[in-house]
Amino acid sequence: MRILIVEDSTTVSKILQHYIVQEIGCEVDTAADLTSAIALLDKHSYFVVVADLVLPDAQHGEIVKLVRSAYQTPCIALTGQFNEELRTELLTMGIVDYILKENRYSYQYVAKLIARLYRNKDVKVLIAEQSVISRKFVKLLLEQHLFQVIEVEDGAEALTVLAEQKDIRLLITDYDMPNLNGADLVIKLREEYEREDLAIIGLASDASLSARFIKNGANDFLQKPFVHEEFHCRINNTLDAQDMMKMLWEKANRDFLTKVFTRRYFFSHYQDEHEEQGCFSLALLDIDFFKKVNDTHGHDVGDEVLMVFASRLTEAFGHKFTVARFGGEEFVVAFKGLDIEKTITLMEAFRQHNEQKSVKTSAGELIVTFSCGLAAFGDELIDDVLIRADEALYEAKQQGRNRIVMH
Ligand SMILES: Nc1nc2c(ncn2[C@@H]2O[C@H](COP(=O)(O)OP(=O)(O)OP(=O)(O)O)[C@@H](O)[C@H]2O)c(=O)[nH]1
Repeated sequence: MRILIVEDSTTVSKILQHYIVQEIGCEVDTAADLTSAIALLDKHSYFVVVADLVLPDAQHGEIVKLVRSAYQTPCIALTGQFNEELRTELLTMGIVDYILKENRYSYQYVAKLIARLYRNKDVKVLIAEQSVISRKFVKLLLEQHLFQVIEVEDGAEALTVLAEQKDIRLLITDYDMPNLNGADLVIKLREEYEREDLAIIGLASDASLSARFIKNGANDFLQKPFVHEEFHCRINNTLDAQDMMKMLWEKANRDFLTKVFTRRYFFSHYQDEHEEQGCFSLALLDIDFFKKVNDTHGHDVGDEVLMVFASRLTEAFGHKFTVARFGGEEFVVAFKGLDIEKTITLMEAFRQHNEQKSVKTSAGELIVTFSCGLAAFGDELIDDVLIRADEALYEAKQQGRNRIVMH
C-alpha cells in the first residue's frame, strides 16, 4: 500500500508522513506542487491521496479534481480555511473527507482515517431502506469510504441476507419498510447477533424513534436528513467501538502466547454441558518433559514450542472443536458431537503426526511429544469429566508418556 501527500509546507508534510507511517507503516511519497504530484500519480498506484487545496502551481483545489477524475483515487483534502461554499464544493467532488489544518490532532486524525479506510475494504455493510433514492445516497457515501455495500429494500429481506452472509459487520436500517419495520428488525436480530458481531445503526426522519432503536439493541441512530460528515463520524465511531469490543473479547478469551482459547473461555462456554447434549468427550494434553526444554534451551525456546504445539492443535482440531490452553504446557480439546471411538482415532493420528514432525525453534529442531487423557461425558457435569480426563492423563504419564489413555 502506498500513500501520496501533496503539500507545499515541508513541516506539515513531515508531520503527516510521521503519523501515517506510525499508524499504518506503509510507503508514503510526498510532492510539494501539482506538477510533481502528477509525475508521481503517473508512476504509482496510490491507496489514497492527501492533498492541500492550495498549492504553488494550483491554488483552487485542482489537485483534488484531478485525483478524483483522472486517477479515480480516494482523496482527503487539507485546507487552511473553511466556509460553507467550500464544504459543498468538496463534498460534490466525492472526497473521503476534508481536514482543517489546525493542530497536531488534525494530522493524527488523517492517519487514523487512512487506517480506518484500509480496514473498511474488508467490511461488508448492509443497507435496508425502501426508498431507492435514500438507499443509493447511503451507498454512495459508504463507497466513498471503500466499504463493500449490499442493499435490500425490506426488513424480511435483510434477515435473509444476514442469515446467508455471516460476514456482514454493519447494518444500516431505515424505520419505514414493508414486511418488517427497522425497530422490529433490530429486536429479531439481537436474539441472534451480539453487538461485536453485527453493529446496527437506525435511520428515521422522526427523532422520537431514536430511543426505540437504541432500546431494541441498535448501536446508534441517525435522524434523516443527515449531513455527510455526521454520517461518516457515526459509522466510524460505531466500527471503532466494535473493533474495541472485539479486541477486549480476544484479550479476555484468547491466550496471549498461543492464541488458542483461555481456560476462562472454556469454562464459560462449557460449564453447563452435560450428556443430554449428545456425544461429547474432552481431551487433556500435556507436553512431555517440558521443564527440560526450558532448562536446556531457555524460557523463550519453551515459548516457541508452546506456540508451535498450539498451532498444530488448532490446525488439526480448531476448525470443528474448541482448543484451549489450560495453563503452562497443558491444553484441552472439547470434542463436542464426536463419539469416543472417533475421538480416539483422531487424537491417535494427531499423536503420531506430532511425534514424527520436529518443532523448528531458534535452538534447532526438537522432537516434542505429549501425553493425553480422554474422558467422555457420562451423567455428570464438566468438572467431573475433567477430573476423569486428568486421572487418565496422569496414567498416561505413569505408563511412559507419549500415549493416550481413556477413562
Ligand atoms: N516457556 C514457558 N514455560 C512455561 C510456561 N508456563 C509454564 N511453564 C513451565 O512448564 C514446566 C512444566 O513442568 P512440569 O510440570 O514439571 O512438567 P514436565 O517437565 O512437562 O514433565 P511431565 O509433565 O511430567 O512430562 C515448568 O518448568 C514451568 O515453568 C510458559 O508460558 N512458557
